[in-house]
Amino acid sequence: MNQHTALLDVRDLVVRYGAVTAVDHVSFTVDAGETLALNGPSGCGKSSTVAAVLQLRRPESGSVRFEGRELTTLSERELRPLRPRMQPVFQDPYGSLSPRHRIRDAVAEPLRVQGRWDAAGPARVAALLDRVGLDPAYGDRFPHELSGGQCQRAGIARALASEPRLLVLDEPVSALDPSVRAGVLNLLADLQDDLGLAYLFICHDRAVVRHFADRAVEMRGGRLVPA
Ligand SMILES: Nc1ncnc2c1ncn2[C@@H]1O[C@H](COP(=O)(O)OP(=O)(O)OP(=O)(O)O)[C@@H](O)[C@H]1O
Repeated sequence: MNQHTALLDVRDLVVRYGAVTAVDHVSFTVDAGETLALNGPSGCGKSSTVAAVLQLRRPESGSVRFEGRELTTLSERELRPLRPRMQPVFQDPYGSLSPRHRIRDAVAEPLRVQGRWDAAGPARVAALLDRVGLDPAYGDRFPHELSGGQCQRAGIARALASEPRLLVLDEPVSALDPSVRAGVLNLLADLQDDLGLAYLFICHDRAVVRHFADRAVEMRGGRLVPA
């Protein structure tokens, strides 16, 4: 008998917007500690897949099992304690941080919301900023006072504050200056080694996929095709 349980197991996922089928019976798995790349041209359904995996948009049908639990049948209330364990990092580094909050508060927010804020909170935030290669003094700044690469690092620190097991990386370096992309990808690789994180890595750049991913699947017109 096969005892293996994937961290994320997506089966026959279907996402529709009215008459448009954006994701058409897509199945894949991501194991603990591995990187699966989901690759494909614009409009093929990558973001819709991400939204359904994160249960930001409920799929039409299909199954999303995370840590052995079926997410599609859970209520919003039942999902709440599981959400910290699967964190998104989006393409637009400024979009994932509120422009009105200092970086320190953005990184602290998950700790506060999850009831984990205590006297050690400020040191925890400083350690998270340091871990992503940002001088903790940057905690005083607002997102617009950081470069795109620094802002993406801050977004990663915020995601790490939730102590996730899976990061859903939706084109995390595509909006960045080519000169800083490698630094952010190296950071993600280091974090994976240190923390055993799994990555679902959405990317349209085949060279990056080849370099960064353990496995890759390719999407066309809402379906998976051989990579
Ligand atoms: N909210 C929506 N309403 C209607 N159609 C949508 C909506 N979101 C996406 N679509 C359609 O679903 C299909 C898949 O879009 P999706 O954004 O998931 O693809 P993608 O591969 O992520 O593209 P991109 O890389 O450009 O973001 C496209 O045909 C798109 O036009």
